[in-house]
Amino acid sequence: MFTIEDIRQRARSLAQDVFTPRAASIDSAEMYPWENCFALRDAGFMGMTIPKAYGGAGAGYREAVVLVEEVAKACGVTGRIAVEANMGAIGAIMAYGTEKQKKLAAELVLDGDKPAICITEPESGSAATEMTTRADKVGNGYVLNGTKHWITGGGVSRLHLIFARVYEDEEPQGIASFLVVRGEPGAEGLSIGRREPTMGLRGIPETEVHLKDLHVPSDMMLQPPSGLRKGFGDLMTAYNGQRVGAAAVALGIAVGAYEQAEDFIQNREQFGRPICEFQGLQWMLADMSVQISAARALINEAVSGEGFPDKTKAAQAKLFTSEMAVTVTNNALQMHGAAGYSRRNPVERMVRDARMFTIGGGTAQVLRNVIASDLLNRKFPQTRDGYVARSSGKSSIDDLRSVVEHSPKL
Ligand SMILES: CC(C)(COP(=O)(O)OP(=O)(O)OC[C@H]1O[C@@H](n2cnc3c(N)ncnc32)[C@H](O)[C@@H]1OP(=O)(O)O)[C@@H](O)C(=O)NCCC(=O)NCCSC(=O)CCS(=O)O
Ligand SMILES: Cc1cc2nc3c(=O)[nH]c(=O)nc-3n(C[C@H](O)[C@H](O)[C@H](O)COP(=O)(O)OP(=O)(O)OC[C@H]3O[C@@H](n4cnc5c(N)ncnc54)[C@H](O)[C@@H]3O)c2cc1C
Repeated sequence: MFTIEDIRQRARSLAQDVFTPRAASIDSAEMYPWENCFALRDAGFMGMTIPKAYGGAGAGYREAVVLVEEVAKACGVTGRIAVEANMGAIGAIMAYGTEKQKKLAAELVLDGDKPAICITEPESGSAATEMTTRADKVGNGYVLNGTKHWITGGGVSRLHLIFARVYEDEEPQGIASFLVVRGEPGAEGLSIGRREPTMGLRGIPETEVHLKDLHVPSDMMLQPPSGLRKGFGDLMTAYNGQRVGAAAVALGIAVGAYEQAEDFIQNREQFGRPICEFQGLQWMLADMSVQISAARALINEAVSGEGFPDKTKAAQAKLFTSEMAVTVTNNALQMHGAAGYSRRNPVERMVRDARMFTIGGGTAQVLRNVIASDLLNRKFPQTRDGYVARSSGKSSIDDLRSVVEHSPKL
């Protein structure tokens, strides 16, 4: 049964009984929590959003964010796994994929694999449209070359959805994505590079992914419904699901820290009285609860429609929740005094884990750009010569690139 209340209760029990006791050691050992993946799988939470026809539960993003919040309250790393197993790459494949692609992806995720989404490159983070990883059409397939960076799950994920700029006879066609299963015969061109030693969320590797003459058959290209020239937009439309998922992880971490703080101030005594009797802390707690409720409302609004979340609503939810989580976790630490600064205390980990969400999945600044562009109903190209290209009337990214290349420099 997959009603929202049922998911909340089952996820809460799983998180309290299984994930909470493991969270500190996952952080300190910096080890991928396979056991938690299998526990999510056995509970039907890996691939819960996959349609029933492919073996999933056919749940929507409304259900997914409830799962993610409950899991992330206990363990941010496992919360992120719940996101990538239900949103992001798997969402894009289930919406745009062929029968063969959907079956392949569903089988892997339902078996416990958290897919990796490969967009960012060393020289293209916020400016994702400037990616240089290329996919050259050769015979009945594509040859991929390039380097991806900050790939969550590098070295543990099997299914990869790799974004690349497609070329046919050296002519740019647009940005598409490709399904590649690490470790399968034919995927030798995909290798895992350096792992980043991260501040928080240490149980998931963040790595480089190298693509060296990686051959991908044509039937493993995910066809964007609006065509290759608008392919990036379609992929980002699907990615809005994961943006909201990231917000739900940040929300869960904030709630986890809030609960620790509330409990602590009821019990800690100073000046002969419980410290919750001090108004300074009462008001902090009140503000934290308001911010948490506001973030949850934005997330629920973003997932209230059918299909992928709206671009602006997703950006609003992720922006507000990520900044809220940084504030709330820091306030929770403050309310603990020195006890909060100890690595024995989960709040210390929660502060580090929360910090990521104003960066990964679109930085707070970039999300403000996205929201402002929608509010003002204008395009605000971020490149110096972007306005030249826009005024040419061209629209696709590669058309714009060619205009820019042939324009005098400003
Ligand atoms: C989109 C950006 C990369 C800005 O790039 P540009 O200024 O070059 O591009 P735009 O003209 O704004 O957009 C091109 C095209 O795509 C459409 N688009 C853009 N964003 C969205 C969206 N969110 N939803 C739907 N469509 C979108 C846009 O309308 C244009 O379409 P047309 O050509 O007009 O038809 C930049 O804003 C950006 O988002 N940068 C952040 C990159 C990012 O989020 N990377 C995430 C990597 S994965 C990750 O971090 C995982 C962490 S996690 O925990 O989830
Ligand atoms: C833990 C973690 C996990 C991640 N997982 C993945 C993943 O699985 N897959 C993946 O593809 N990527 C992943 N990323 C990468 C993430 O999407 C990028 O870090 C993010 O998009 C920002 O890119 P950047 O780090 O290169 O920063 P930059 O783009 O170099 O930005 C540096 C600073 O400049 C600001 N800035 C840049 N452009 C503008 C602008 N136009 N207006 C205003 N300010 C601007 C930014 O806000 C930021 O403050 C992950 C990142 C982290 C930290």
